[in-house]
Amino acid sequence: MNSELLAAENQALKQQLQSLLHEARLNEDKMQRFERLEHQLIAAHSLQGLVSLLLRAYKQAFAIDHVALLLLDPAGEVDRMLQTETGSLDALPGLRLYPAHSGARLLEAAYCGTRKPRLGAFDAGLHAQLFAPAAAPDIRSMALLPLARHGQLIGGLHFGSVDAARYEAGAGTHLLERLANIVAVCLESAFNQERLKRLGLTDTLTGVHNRRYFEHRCLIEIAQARRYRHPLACLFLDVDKFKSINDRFGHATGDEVLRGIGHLIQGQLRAGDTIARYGGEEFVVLLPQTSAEFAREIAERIRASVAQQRFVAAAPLPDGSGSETPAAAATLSVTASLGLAMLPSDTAGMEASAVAERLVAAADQALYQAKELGRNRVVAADRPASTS
Ligand SMILES: Nc1nc2c(ncn2[C@@H]2O[C@H](COP(=O)(O)OP(=O)(O)OP(=O)(O)O)[C@@H](O)[C@H]2O)c(=O)[nH]1
Repeated sequence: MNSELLAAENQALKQQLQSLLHEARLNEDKMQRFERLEHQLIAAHSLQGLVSLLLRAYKQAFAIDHVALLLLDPAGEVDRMLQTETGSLDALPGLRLYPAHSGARLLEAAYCGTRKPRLGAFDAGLHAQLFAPAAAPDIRSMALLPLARHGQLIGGLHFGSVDAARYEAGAGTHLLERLANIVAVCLESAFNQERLKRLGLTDTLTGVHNRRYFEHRCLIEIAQARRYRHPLACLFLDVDKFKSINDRFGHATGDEVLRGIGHLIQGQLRAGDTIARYGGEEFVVLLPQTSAEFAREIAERIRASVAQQRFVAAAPLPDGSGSETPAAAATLSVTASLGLAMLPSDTAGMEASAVAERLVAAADQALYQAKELGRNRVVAADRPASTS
């Protein structure tokens, strides 16, 4: 072999070595990015934080064209958790919740019954539903990661690429499998965290939110209303002469009435409204993006629905006749008084907590007037909650 040939071979070997080193560096870099994101996933503080991390951070860190997260949600629980946190699922494009068994069937078919990641060509006829409708026309190859806990599918994380060669069938899936396992564990843990949070923020008697939740939500709603200059209405409702209901029909009936009233109020509200039991026989409602006139209308509807409702006493009343036949179940009606206050517009520079205090105090004061004026009525604070 002459020296020229040797030099050329050496040069080729050097280039090979360079490209191997380059690949190793890329892999190392990829590994580091992967591990950084893994740590972020594990550290996510909320379900919403975790979902947006999956949808946004992965997309960015690995330059993935389309990321979709599908979660099976047969009881609508995940939907409620995310609505409570974010107000709307629109804030999480790329997330789809499947309320019915059809979701499980769709995913099982896409994964061909396995729980291993599947890489390969994208076929619009088979896979379009696994991504957002707007993404499907662009996708040429995809990686489908089944998410399962204890062998049960909980959803899927799907990556789509405009490059047909990015996710080739038969390519290694070790990292993706590891990612799917971590995501599934993080999701399950986030669901449990949310369940625990909800337990701490729900009134156990009526099932509506409790005062703690209201106080937290009120600050969020005030911040939103100030930022976007939307009106925000606050209603306070107190059951009239509730003590006499307890006295006449018993505490269990009183409890039933409170549950029923919580339900009636909820029936008059929209998805973004907040209802909470403030304490005792008092409920509070927040109506974002609602004018004073409309808030009054809603308050009036709530008042009327309570007054029209017939509640059944928990136990038949003694009929005093001495007869052996049980007395018919007693029904009773109750009324409620409501106070309404609007968020003032001139709160610049004030702490949200101070604004919340004023708003609540104004609604409570209006409620007091409704009681003074004879109960079973709605009174609006004559001007927005004063900031002085
Ligand atoms: N059954 C039941 N009663 C409750 C609960 N929490 C508070 N109460 C009762 O609610 C009653 C509230 O009575 P008051 O504050 O005197 O007012 P009221 O009788 O509703 O009269 P007005 O508000 O002036 O119309 C008290 O008797 C409390 O014991 C509860 O969780 N269950």
